[in-house]
Amino acid sequence: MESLKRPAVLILGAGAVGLSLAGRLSQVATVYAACRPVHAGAIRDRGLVMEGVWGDRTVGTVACVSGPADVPPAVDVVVVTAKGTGTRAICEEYAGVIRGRPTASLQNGIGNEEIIAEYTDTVIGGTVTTNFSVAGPGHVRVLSESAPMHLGVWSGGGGEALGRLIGIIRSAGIPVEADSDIRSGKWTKALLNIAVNPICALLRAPVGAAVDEEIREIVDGLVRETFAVAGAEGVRLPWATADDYLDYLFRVQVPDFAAVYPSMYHDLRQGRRTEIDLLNGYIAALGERHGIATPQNRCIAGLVRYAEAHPDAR
Ligand SMILES: NC(=O)C1=CN([C@@H]2O[C@H](COP(=O)(O)OP(=O)(O)OC[C@H]3O[C@@H](n4cnc5c(N)ncnc54)[C@H](O)[C@@H]3O)[C@@H](O)[C@H]2O)C=CC1
Ligand SMILES: CC(C)(CO)C(=O)C(=O)O
Repeated sequence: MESLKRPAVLILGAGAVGLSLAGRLSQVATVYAACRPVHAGAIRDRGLVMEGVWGDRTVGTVACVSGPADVPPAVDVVVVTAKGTGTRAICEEYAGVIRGRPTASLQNGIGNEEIIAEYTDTVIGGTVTTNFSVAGPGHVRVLSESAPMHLGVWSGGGGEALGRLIGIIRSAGIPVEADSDIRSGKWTKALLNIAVNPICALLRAPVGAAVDEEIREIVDGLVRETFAVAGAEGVRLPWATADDYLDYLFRVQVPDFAAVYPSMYHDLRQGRRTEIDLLNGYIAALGERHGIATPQNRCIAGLVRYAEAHPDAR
């Protein structure tokens, strides 16, 4: 007989993505969210406020946790939604909770799953191609969605855990697909972030800025270099050539996100370290290892690092 127990999900690093996910999943699961005190206080006082394409509602059932001691043993699955710059720290903090539990990443960039795999046997890789932002304490906005979430087994015999997690997410009404090659899936999603995140962060512009003729030329270069490096790494992307992806980027993704600001924009504005080293910086470093020139990615990564370090440049 099927268990009627309500699944329990722990979200680690709940900000724009994690709180939005917590709000939706709490319709079908018991949700614990490890978030900062400013969010936890507001959520305890008046619930989590959500607006946008995932629905306008105030959710009173998200339980905020401030450390591993607050997490009950009933948790079935962990989802990491901290920025990639904080993956190791949050895994260290919650190591006792993660150990032995299936743990998924919905983060951008390359390298997070590898870190999580140091803490548990069963890792689920994931991508989310939706725009989320924090509007205030315990208040999130979900502004546009371009593709279903992708989830796939990264390591360990996670087939059953993957099926359960997909079931929870789908029953909450979030579009989600199983991905049989999630390593390529992460690169596929990273293409979009490599193409638009640093440009929008540096220019303080929404994603639609990419259609400007001069900006488009830079985007072209970033994507072509990434394709060359992906080829050398043996990553199979869903597009045969950089031109095929650029066509999809400008026909589908840029229009879908034209009016919104990517996550790196918010990081720079708020003086936080960005995920540049998991995106363009990663491509530049890998390019060097393979003897592939990546001047555009190197250049944009350098500009972002400069802006991170100089408040007057952001
Ligand atoms: N914002 C977006 O539209 C999208 C973001 N992503 C990716 O999802 C990930 C999360 O992005 P966002 O939600 O935008 O970032 P965010 O910065 O809004 O949220 C992360 C939250 O985790 C918190 N956090 C980090 N370490 C913590 C700890 N030890 N304890 C408690 N809280 C902790 C941070 O303070 C922050 O509030 C990133 O990898 C991002 O690139 C992916 C798709 C879309
Ligand atoms: C898809 C996009 C651009 C949505 O905001 C994103 O992944 C990000 O902001 O990092």
